Amino acid sequence: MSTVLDDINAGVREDMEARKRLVSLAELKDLAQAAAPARDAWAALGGPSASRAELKVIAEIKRRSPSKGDLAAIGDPASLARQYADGGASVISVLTEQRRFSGSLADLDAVRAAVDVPLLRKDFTLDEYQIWEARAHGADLILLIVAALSDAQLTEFSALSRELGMNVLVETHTEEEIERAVAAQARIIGVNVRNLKTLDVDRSVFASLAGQIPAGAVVVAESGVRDADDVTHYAASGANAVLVGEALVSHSTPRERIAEFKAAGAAAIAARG
Ligand SMILES: O=C(O)c1ccccc1NCC(=O)[C@H](O)[C@H](O)COP(=O)(O)O
Repeated sequence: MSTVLDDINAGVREDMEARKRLVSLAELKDLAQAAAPARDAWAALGGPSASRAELKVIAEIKRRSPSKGDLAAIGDPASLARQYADGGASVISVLTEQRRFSGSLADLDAVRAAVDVPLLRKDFTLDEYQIWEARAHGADLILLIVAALSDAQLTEFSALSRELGMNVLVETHTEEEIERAVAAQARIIGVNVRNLKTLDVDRSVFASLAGQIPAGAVVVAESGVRDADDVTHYAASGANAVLVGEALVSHSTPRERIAEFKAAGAAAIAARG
């Protein structure tokens, strides 16, 4: 029986094949090579250990989702991105998947033109074409979901991203997936607490898995942040960063919300010593 992830990936492949007919890989490579150099998302997320006293926020631009349906209309993603940057987001995540999340590469272009912070192209990466595409459209970081990829793809896609100057957020859900991420030499590792089979969010999963991630990696808690208490929970359990979508796009003052999350996270990190 196919899973939600299988269904999403099938649509992603179809849409990508359509884009390939419009822009060849050779053309994309030229565009990527002409793009301004990638920003250092690893440093922005506190990669060097000296800057880990802060809780970093990856603020997501997300219109809809398979689990919740419509979240926010977001007519002007550039304006939302500026609010995120003003609030102190370290990275802005732009969901570019069209069918389930109503995102697009045009969103990525608009956000790139509006802010200077590193950008995550948040999509279901299945093919090197998407990595060249991410770079050509100004992304600095891409997402690789361990559950969707073979070990060979994880290694190959990570290497290509590095060659293009980008970093990789490697997303995991289980201890076995963390082992695979580590074997692929991931240094920014996310634990997504949204189960990709049921779409249920279980925040306790983060605390049970974060300790398996080796020291030195940036640990990102993904999904399920509703308020500052959730940020405190993730930071107290070992998160260096949180990736937040719904709680920001559905809030009237996302800038203040990010500042509040950062303060809660810094306090929890200080308390954990
Ligand atoms: O959000 C979903 O429903 C979803 C379903 C299937 C695959 C991925 C999905 N979301 C992608 C994400 O990882 C989240 O957008 C991200 O972690 C932010 O989550 P949240 O703060 O809970 O909106």
